Amino acid sequence: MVSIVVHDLLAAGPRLLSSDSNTEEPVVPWNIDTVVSELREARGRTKRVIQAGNRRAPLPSPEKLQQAIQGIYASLFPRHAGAFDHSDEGIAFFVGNTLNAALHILLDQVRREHAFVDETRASHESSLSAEEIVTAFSRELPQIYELLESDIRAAYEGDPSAKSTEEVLLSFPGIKAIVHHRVAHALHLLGSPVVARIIAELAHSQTGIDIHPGAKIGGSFFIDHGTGVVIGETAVIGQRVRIYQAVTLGAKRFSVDEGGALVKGEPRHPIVEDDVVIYAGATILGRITIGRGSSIGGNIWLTRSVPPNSNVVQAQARTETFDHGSGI
Ligand SMILES: CC(=O)OC[C@H](N)C(=O)O
Repeated sequence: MVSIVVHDLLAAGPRLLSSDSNTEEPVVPWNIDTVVSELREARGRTKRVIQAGNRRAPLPSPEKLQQAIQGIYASLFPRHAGAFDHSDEGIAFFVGNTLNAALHILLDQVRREHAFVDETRASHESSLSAEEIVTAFSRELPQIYELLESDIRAAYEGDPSAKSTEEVLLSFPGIKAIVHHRVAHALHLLGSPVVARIIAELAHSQTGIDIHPGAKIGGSFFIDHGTGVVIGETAVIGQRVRIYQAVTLGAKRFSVDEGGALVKGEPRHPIVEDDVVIYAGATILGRITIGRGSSIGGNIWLTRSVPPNSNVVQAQARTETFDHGSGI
């Protein structure tokens, strides 16, 4: 291993140095052996649930799950995903091939999750095998498709800027987020919560919309714009709910057990009943209920339940002078 002093490295600029111009072997300025051994020591110093050396099975892969979700999307919406033969046979052929490939990837990822859970000796949330989970998931696809069709209609009917349902499906971030969510939620319930969480995070990173796979969301759901939306694990959302960017359906406090450890999975996020609209930036916290038909205004901070048909609005803004910074 060649070691190079820092001033040599700086003098070289962005080029990698070669200590011997006759040799073809690429020379790197860092000392990889040192970094590898220091990283190993750092891993040894940290307290981990899994001891180094115990882990054998490969972990679930976000890249593979991205491929799986693309295949699932293509199977649900073949025309939008590039199927070129639109005859019944052509679509069936496209869907069969695409879905089969996607389900195989998914199966491998669910197996990886189960192997990883077994290694950590945590209890499985589900008694189903990976094969049973993916098979059951495949049978839920028609129902997921119908829910997504209702979401696409809700976006088209709820947004004057939407000129067609094709535009909605191909370009709206709220639709991308709910496609991922409905797939992730099914896998979460069937017993693959880590795979589900990775799928949710793929949508989060692509859209800025963070929906935990545990959240229960009814049909005709529309998130407009979406950036900064957060929907927590135990949130329950009814039918025909519309929300705007930067809305949070979050927890207010975390319970702890006698040992001071956080209690996991406790209901702690809001219940939003049917036909509610929540405008941009509203923060709704705790296991409270927003009654059906309510409107929650922008930037509201809400930690108490409101009855059906409430209109919750912010205190009125006042005018101020901005001379010499006053009022800021
Ligand atoms: C959305 C939210 O409340 O996040 C806080 C924490 N992650 C939880 O699940 O409670």
